[in-house]
Amino acid sequence: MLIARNLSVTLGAARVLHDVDLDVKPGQLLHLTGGNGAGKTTLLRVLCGLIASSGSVKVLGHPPRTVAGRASLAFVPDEAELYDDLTIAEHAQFASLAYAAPLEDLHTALNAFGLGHRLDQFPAELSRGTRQKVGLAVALGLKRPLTLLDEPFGTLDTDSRQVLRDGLSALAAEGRSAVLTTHGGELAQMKGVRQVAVGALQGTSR
Ligand SMILES: Nc1ncnc2c1ncn2[C@@H]1O[C@H](COP(=O)(O)OP(=O)(O)OP(=O)(O)O)[C@@H](O)[C@H]1O
Repeated sequence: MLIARNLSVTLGAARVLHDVDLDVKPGQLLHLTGGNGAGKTTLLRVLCGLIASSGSVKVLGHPPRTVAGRASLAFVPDEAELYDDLTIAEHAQFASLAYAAPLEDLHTALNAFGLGHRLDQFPAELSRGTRQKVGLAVALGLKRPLTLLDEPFGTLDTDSRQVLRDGLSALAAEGRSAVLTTHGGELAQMKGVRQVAVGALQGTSR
């Protein structure tokens, strides 16, 4: 599903990633761990093509900065990026059109997060956690082969955390994969989660 080789990134004066290799198989949920500043966010952003890196990343054989690569993945940062002038319903419509994904799947994901009665609201009218749920619902509803989530549990209440775990399990059961970060134990009880420390992926540590 995902094959990354020899990824190295320097940001400012900091060598953040050094010779990182990573493989994610179809149906695998990968929990990326590491302390503050370990490089988790940087690695996710390299995997989805937002940060340039040496080495190579292939999602289903495609580099992430290609049309085919972009079509194969979804990424939600730790604060979901929503469009100020689109309602929740319009976010679903836009994502459905942009990714040729069934609108019904997006609404199913929004309903799972309890957002079905808020479809006419704009991001500015939503709490931080609710905005995050919109971003996560859209990403899960798109059902891309690979879903990348940075600290997705951070602002979620208890029920929503379970909705997210259920959504991830459903993706994995259909052979899709996810890579996500969290500092908490939200994934501890989940079956089939592979845990990897960013530090253990670095060239000198392998
Ligand atoms: N734009 C930047 N310029 C310089 N250094 C940066 C930049 N962005 C990140 N860094 C540095 O890269 C390192 C890794 O940051 P990153 O955000 O990937 O860590 P993280 O593991 O996600 O941390 P956290 O758990 O705190 O979110 C840190 O030392 C950080 O200071």
